[in-house]
Amino acid sequence: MIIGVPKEIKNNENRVALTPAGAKELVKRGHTVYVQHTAGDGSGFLDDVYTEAGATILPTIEAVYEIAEMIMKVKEPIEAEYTLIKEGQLLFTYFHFASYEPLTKAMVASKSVCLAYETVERADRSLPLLIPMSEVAGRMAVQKGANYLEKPLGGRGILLGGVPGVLPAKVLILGAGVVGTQAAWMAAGLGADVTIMDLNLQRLRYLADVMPANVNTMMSNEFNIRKLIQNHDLIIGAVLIPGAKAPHLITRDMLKEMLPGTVLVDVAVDQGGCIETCKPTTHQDPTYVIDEVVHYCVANMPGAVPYTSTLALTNATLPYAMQLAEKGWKKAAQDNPELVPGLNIIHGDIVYQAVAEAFDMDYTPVIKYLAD
Ligand SMILES: NC(=O)C1=CN([C@@H]2O[C@H](COP(=O)(O)OP(=O)(O)OC[C@H]3O[C@@H](n4cnc5c(N)ncnc54)[C@H](O)[C@@H]3O)[C@@H](O)[C@H]2O)C=CC1
Ligand SMILES: CC(=O)C(=O)O
Ligand SMILES: [Mg+2]
Repeated sequence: MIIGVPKEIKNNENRVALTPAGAKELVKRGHTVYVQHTAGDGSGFLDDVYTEAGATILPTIEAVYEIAEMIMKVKEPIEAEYTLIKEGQLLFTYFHFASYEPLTKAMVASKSVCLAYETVERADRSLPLLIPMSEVAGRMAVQKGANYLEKPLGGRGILLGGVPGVLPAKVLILGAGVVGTQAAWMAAGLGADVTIMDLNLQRLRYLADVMPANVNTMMSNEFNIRKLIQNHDLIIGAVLIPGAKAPHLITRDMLKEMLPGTVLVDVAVDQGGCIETCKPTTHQDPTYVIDEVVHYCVANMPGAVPYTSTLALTNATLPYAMQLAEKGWKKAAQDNPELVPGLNIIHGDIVYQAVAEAFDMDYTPVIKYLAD
């Protein structure tokens, strides 16, 4: 198969979808890999290293889209890329369709095949291509939150771990999945007083067993959230309903109940955000303030730590990319059920129900494309 790796063009997105090591594995199996000039620079992988691995460097993004049967990316295509996508081309990347209707409509119109990292799913319901970036973002959420709690950055001016004789900050985490758990470890390690909420009691039981004593668990419901937001300094949004728009657990009216200088980090922003007042921001301009509450809503948090993130992401994606390159998307999905829920849009049909529902668009069961 001919594989193309364009340079990411989202703001401060320094990750790349394939490392030279990954390119070498694909080339060894007889595939052809084209990488856009400087695509790996941000992650520390220079053109020469890709060339040594057997890939070919192309000068422009247009050239990569023109030649490739499968495009491997990190973030969703942005508007400038929409017209480069070809009918029948396989796009293997994060899409987060439910949060952005124009992208969904553009990909339907492109008649490409959109296989979304974030909805590839194992039999145990885990999301193997989301996990590594959720691990990064969960850890970063606490670093960022601690930073924005500083007074000059708009926060309350409270140190996360306190000091002897002064109480630590209170951290509330909504969602006890991968992001939430990683955030809880980091916040607890820094000495904060942490509460983590989820709807899944089994998950809370597990965390209560393994977390340190400064992490408490609590059932997620509106009553409990309204109570805790009144005295928590850092609130991290980390809920997910796979493929769907995130539910708004913190509504506009709740902001006035919070302490001035409270910091909200809505990691779930890529699925629309679980805080009503959340709108996507960039690493260049990451925060804004409403009702004296600081909002941090960067949709590509891992893009700021590309050394860690590119390696973590490609460790997870490469085995699936190999299957897609070897067999094509249809046979690969027929052979590996984990890939089936990754299929979101095929040749103009939305084949992932939650995406169709998000925009009241037509849904086509994916079986239409997988039956022989
Ligand atoms: N902004 C960024 O750069 C990044 C964002 N993310 C996003 O972070 C979000 C969370 O991802 P993961 O932790 O991997 O998902 P996950 O599936 O591991 O965890 C989500 C948790 O939310 C819980 N949940 C669902 N509804 C809830 C409710 N009403 N109240 C409380 N908990 C609820 C689920 O039970 C589950 O435990 C996703 O939207 C993901 O795309 C992930 C990586 C980077
Ligand atoms: C998951 C995601 O959106 C990211 O890593 O940017
Ligand atoms: Mg207030």
